[in-house]
Amino acid sequence: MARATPYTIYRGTFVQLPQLDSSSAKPKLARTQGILWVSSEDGRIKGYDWQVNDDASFQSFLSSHGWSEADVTIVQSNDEQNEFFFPGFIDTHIHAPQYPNLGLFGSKGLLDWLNEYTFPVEASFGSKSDPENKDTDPKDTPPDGLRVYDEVVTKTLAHGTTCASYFATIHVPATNALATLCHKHGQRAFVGRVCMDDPDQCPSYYIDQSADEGLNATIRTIDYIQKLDPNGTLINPIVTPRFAPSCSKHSLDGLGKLAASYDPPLWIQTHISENKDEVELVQNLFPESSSYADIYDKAGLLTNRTILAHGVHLTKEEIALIRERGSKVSHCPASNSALGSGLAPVRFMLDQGVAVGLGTDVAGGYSASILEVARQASLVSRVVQYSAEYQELTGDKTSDGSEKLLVDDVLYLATRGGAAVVDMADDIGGFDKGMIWDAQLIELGAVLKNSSTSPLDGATLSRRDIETGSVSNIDLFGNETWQEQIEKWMWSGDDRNVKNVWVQGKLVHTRDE
Ligand SMILES: Nc1nc2[nH]cnc2c(=O)[nH]1
Ligand SMILES: [Zn+2]
Repeated sequence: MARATPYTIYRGTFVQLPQLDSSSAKPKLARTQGILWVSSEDGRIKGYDWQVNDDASFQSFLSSHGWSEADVTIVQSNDEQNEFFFPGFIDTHIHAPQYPNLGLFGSKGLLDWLNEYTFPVEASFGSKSDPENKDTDPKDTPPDGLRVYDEVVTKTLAHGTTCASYFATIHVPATNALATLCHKHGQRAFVGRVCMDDPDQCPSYYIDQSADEGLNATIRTIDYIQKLDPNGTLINPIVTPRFAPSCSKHSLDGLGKLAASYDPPLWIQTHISENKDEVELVQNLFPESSSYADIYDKAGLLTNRTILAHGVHLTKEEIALIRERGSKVSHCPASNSALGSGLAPVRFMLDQGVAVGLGTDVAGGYSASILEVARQASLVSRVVQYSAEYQELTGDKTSDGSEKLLVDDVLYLATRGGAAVVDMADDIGGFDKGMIWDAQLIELGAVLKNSSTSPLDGATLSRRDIETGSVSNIDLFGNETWQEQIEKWMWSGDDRNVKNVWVQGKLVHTRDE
């Protein structure tokens, strides 16, 4: 009888961004062809061999392990369709309950948008889940009303997002249901119950009854998530003060202490310095603090497991403080442009030693795709030099172009950068030995002549098509290097290119054919 192997062997083309020694170093795409094997037990990469790239060497590899093809699972990328394995994307900042508002950001900026669009949709998750606000059992099926959460998780997986850091709402049952759904669909996730208790800043219909009630409710979601996934293999709780303006000092202090009371300390996420009106409001609300970052620091919220979303208008001193504390920044360029928040100084932060990843910030951002955010990051970086604020921050009036984030840079932020931001740089974001197999199989497609078979707009041809002259406009497409193909994917790819997705070595998404 065939012996089932404890490994899945991935065979074909692999593209990734090798790990950099420092955040200011320049990433460079790397492509290898061969095999990589993953343990079915823990979903980790046990080894790879880039010499094994033909049938004969594959057969001798198998026999050297005492395996035959019949007793191993083989997943192969198809060269003729320009397929390759790529690390899964990491969305370091996304609001699951705002998903129904995708594309609605009005014209008046962050603070109005929160009141007009965001708080109403989030508040509705109170009635969508258990109306009695009872805690659910981890084994319970989420209530029907939480179809939105089901949709967010399946949609982000379909876009290749293998790991996401979610803001939920203030509601315990709905937050717990989001964690259950991530677990059920197999997406790696950090799930945070949003804390907001300042009655002067939060709407009366959507607010924690007190700082202590908010803390207790947060503890209930942490307990639930730690019961759901006791080892934190896939799902982890994350302490989530919404942002300084919506929290009392008592609440911020309590949440800092709460995160620190766990061993190891819990992850923390919040917003910082997204919008100029917000920064001014913070100065008025916390006159005793020297800066926005200082408020979080004094509350013990700036740790090496803290994700700070946006950071558009941070000062040099704040960036230095964030670096010193080892806190990370989630860059959300689609949202920053959509809400008119500004242009984040990403290259400057990287050069100062701050780890940066990408966030969709659904639904300040209009898309649940990290690939879309990657191109927005590149676009914003190409114009940031014209901003007086950037020039003042960097003292660099004549740009040398180094602030531009090119394809390799933004794909690094989408994978390795994100991994550092969620404090999992040794585990995810690449294909190093010992890392977890969180990956996607990308198909660029082969033919231009029949667009329905090419999931890449603008098409990428296989060399075979060119050689056989089977298309008429060879001059326009098809002579790309592999790097140029990746470039085309970054600029015009989408979920149609994502054929399969794995998390922790498990297949969690297959594209509908
Ligand atoms: N983009 C964004 N910024 C915020 N600041 C406080 N809350 C939010 C939110 O929901 N979205
Ligand atoms: Zn946000």
